Amino acid sequence: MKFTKMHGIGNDYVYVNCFKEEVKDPENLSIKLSNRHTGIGSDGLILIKPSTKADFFMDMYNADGSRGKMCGNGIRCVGKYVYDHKMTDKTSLSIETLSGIKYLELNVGEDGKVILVKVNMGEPILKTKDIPVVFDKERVINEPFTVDGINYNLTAVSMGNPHAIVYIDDVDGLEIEKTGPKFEFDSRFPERVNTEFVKVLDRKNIQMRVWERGSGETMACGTGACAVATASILNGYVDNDVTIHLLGGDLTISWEGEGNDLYMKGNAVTVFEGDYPV
Ligand SMILES: N[C@H](CCC[C@H](N)C(=O)O)C(=O)O
Repeated sequence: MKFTKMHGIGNDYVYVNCFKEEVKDPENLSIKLSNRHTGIGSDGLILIKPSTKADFFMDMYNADGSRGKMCGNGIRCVGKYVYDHKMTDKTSLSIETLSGIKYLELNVGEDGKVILVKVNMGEPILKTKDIPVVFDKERVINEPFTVDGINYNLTAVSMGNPHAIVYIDDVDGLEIEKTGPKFEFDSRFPERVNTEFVKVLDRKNIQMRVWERGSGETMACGTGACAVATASILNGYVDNDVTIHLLGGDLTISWEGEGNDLYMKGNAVTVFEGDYPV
């Protein structure tokens, strides 16, 4: 099976062009090829498929084989893949996901290949029932929330996938391997959750690390960065245009507040192509 290894600020996936390849058991394939010792090594698997509703369909799986409904870093790489492989000549694209259709603007470099992608991520989702999170209010904005005996202030946001955002003083020193799973498997998140640990640096800059549902700590999470920007703007900590600093690099997010779509801009990188024995 031919594949392409790509990443968005270090959030790396194996991409398979399902216009040419047939993938029968994506859940188990994602587990196998994500393994960084016995497989290709990645945060998961992304299948590029035909769509009847949009230009293409992005079908995404985490490293544990669970199916993700949206992937911000991944969708930017899908845009790069289809343009660079001449599957389209459009620089404005629509991509169907399990969380609806997203719209991309591709920036093409001097070599004729995509280097940056801007994504309309749609409007952030805030209702507890839609995230989902079990909480006795309609929204979770800066609410007290105790996990593993530690008191946090939680903001919960969905970008088509669930995010728990907590603000802490020492992001670098966080033992995320210990704390991340406590959030991910907390029963108040019936579909599990991606968790962002955040420090606001100033009104235009935020530092974050992420423990991803189904993949553990990743170098970056696009939907997570969008959720963090949403939470920070809602809480009045930052302005409407903000740079999110993640382990793998930066993303720029713009959101004019409720009733508006949120925009994310960042890179998309092709690492190598190969053939995987299936
Ligand atoms: N782990 C996420 C999917 C990948 C999201 C992340 N890699 C991104 O760039 O948005 C979930 O299960 O909802």
